[in-house]
Amino acid sequence: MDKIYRSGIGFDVHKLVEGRKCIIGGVDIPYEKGLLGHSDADVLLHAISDALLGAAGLGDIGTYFPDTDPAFKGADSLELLRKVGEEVKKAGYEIINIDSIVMCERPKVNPHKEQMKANIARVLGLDVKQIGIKGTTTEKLGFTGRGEGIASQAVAMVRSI
Ligand SMILES: Nc1ccn([C@@H]2O[C@H](COP(=O)(O)O)[C@@H](O)[C@H]2O)c(=O)n1
Ligand SMILES: C[C@@]1(CO)OP(=O)(O)OP(=O)(O)OC[C@H]1O
Repeated sequence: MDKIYRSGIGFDVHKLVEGRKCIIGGVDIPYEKGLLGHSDADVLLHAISDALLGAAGLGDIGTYFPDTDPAFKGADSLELLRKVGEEVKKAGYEIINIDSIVMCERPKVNPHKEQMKANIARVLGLDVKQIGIKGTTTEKLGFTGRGEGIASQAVAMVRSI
């Protein structure tokens, strides 16, 4: 039977505040502020999770892990992403590739990219070559430019098994 190819898109934003860890792509990045959220607030993994769920026609991250459920308070988003990968497989799809972008002036993403890719590849059972991560500033414009929060966007492509 012919394979079905589908793409998905994800976007997320978390606020930067004092007294929280700055976890992005499963890496605890040393930074003066951290990301606020019900979970560990890993903005990149949330965008990737939504892209994968969208590609597989499964809805969104909040449907699977409601931010009103105490079970997900402080949750490790790598573990949430692992579950997303399992749902994608259960729905009959394999992941072809993921591409993503993290938008902030600081912290710099480049020094941590390889570790982020390794983390994502591990929980999804992928090769690191199937994962793209880019950092960009927004040229000091908007809430990301003022350092009030970090935004992330991701796309994913899946193929029927
Ligand atoms: N948080 C970030 C932002 C940017 N980078 C790297 O710097 C390059 C230039 O960024 P511009 O927004 O000025 O185009 C970008 O291509 C990344 O390589 C980063 O690592 N982390
Ligand atoms: C990850 C979840 C888990 O409750 O919570 P948050 O850390 O608040 O993240 P967000 O991207 O705002 O919402 C998705 C939720 O599923």
